[in-house]
Amino acid sequence: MRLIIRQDYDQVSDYMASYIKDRIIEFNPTADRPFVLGLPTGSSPVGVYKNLVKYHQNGQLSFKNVVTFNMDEYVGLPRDHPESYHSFMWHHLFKHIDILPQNVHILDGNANDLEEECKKYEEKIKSFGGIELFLGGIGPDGHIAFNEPGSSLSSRTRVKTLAYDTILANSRFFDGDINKVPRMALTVGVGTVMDSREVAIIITGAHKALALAKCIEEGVNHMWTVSAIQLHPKALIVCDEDATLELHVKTVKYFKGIDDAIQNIIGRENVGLQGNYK
Ligand SMILES: N[C@@H]1[C@@H](O)[C@H](O)[C@@H](COP(=O)(O)O)O[C@@H]1O
Repeated sequence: MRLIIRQDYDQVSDYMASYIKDRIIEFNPTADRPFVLGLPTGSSPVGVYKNLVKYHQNGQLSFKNVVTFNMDEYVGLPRDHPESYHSFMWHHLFKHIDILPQNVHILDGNANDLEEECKKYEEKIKSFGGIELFLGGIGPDGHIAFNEPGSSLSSRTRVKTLAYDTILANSRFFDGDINKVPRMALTVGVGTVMDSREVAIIITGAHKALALAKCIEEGVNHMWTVSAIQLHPKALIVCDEDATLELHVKTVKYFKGIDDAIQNIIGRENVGLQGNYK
């Protein structure tokens, strides 16, 4: 696993967006062999999406042959509700790029049969040969997608009841009113994320410092579901300085040392190539 530490949210976003751009370009996707990208919502990826939109607008990146699968969606929230993850994704990314609408996949939290919807989602991912790169954020309790503490680390896409902490954290999007936050969501499982060929996680802010420490300095633990990435052969975390507050100095120095060494080998401008270094 690699940990990349950058000064702040903007630098984290620049790094991650550039990394994803280079990954897509290197892959050289075609209609028959699309790049399959897993995507999150939340405040963590907003800066990344802004950069991806810029890359597209200045002609550096096309999404014509990119297929996306979003991580999760609330249950029972109308699709056009401003806080649905459908609305979020179209607002922040999809409407600004050349992705084909049929290549966008987001779970339907209003499906008549939610379990069937989850099953179909897993099948759809398989039909594309799996996910090439899953981008993610985490909750302050270390959850990935909506895999709340205690979720099985081999879980698949399913219906989840949200933890109180998550309802509280997400109430900021619902006028600060916890009663307006949906109680359930559909989410890909930890196993679904871990099956992707690469996992890239954004962690920023002091409120996520404990989760980062649990994720990389302690063992794999279902109470901090993102810690499952320790078992992934190709995992990347990009965090800001604030998120490192609970890490040992030794850990920070170790990862910064590796980052410096790689930068010296390949040159600062080729961040994307770093995907070849673990
Ligand atoms: N289901 C989402 C997660 O996928 C996301 O990572 C988390 C953190 O959100 P933020 O990036 O706003 O801190 O929020 C929600 O719980």
